[in-house]
Amino acid sequence: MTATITSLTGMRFAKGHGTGNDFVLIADPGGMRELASEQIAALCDRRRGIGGDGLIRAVRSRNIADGTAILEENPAAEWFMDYYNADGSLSEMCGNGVRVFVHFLVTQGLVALEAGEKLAIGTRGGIKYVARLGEGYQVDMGPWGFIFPEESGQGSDSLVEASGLEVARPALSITLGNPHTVVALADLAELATVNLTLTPVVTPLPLHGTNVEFAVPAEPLVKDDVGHISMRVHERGVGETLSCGTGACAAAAATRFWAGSGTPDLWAVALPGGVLGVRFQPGPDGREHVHLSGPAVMVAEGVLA
Ligand SMILES: N[C@@H](CCC[C@H](N)C(=O)O)C(=O)O
Repeated sequence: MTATITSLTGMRFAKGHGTGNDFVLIADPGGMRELASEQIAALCDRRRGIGGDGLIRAVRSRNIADGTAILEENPAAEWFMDYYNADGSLSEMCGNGVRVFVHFLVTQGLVALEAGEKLAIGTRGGIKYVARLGEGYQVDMGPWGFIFPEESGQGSDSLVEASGLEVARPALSITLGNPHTVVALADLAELATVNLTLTPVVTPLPLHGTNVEFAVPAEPLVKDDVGHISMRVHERGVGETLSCGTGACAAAAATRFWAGSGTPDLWAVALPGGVLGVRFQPGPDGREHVHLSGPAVMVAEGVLA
């Protein structure tokens, strides 16, 4: 381990993943263990650290700076998901991460959650409601929106250049609390040619950068009332990952928008790491909410040497 994590000797950690999107998890109920971005990057290093696409710190909402606002909105949102990308940068939200986060709280005995029950979780992207569902979890991600609302009516609002694609492609930028830019590709052969070891260039780039999804609508798009998409993702602050929950929601929202009326509410999004479910349904606030479902797996627990 590098010098930056020797300062964390004795700290307990866990490792978990959702469809191959993996995270280092730390329980810090009292909010005593704020990590520097160099320490987070060192912990997420796959050769010299534990390895992960991101790091999640579990803190009681009352012990974080903006905790009062969260608890005023919903006093039941006792836990806050403090999420960081592998390079140590902050993100507002992580769809796979919030399922793994709740599974971590449950397996650590920090919360009790029976099948069918839901838990309110504070995030930088607002309060999310996570329900335990069979083998996995379903998350009410709240409403999605366009990042460039004025331009989005044209069907695209930006251009994406990526290694392996000869010309820049039109794309649509969508927020799920965190930013996404979705590009539609023709088929799986084209999806395989995109080289995501290089960061795609997005113009105009959303203010805080963006995650980029390359999505292929299935042929036919709808089978048994379910829309089908395959996708790969380049995550802000990470690189290519095996899966991205908020990215799957953004890809489904963009594809549904492009396909127009008559498309289903339920979508299956196939990623290199597995399949995620995305459902669009009216929320308690009368707006259309996106629900993400998928597995959450704990793989290890340990103590930093
Ligand atoms: N993999 C996550 C998204 C993680 C954050 C992202 N890299 C960002 O910077 O916004 C997911 O499952 O949603």
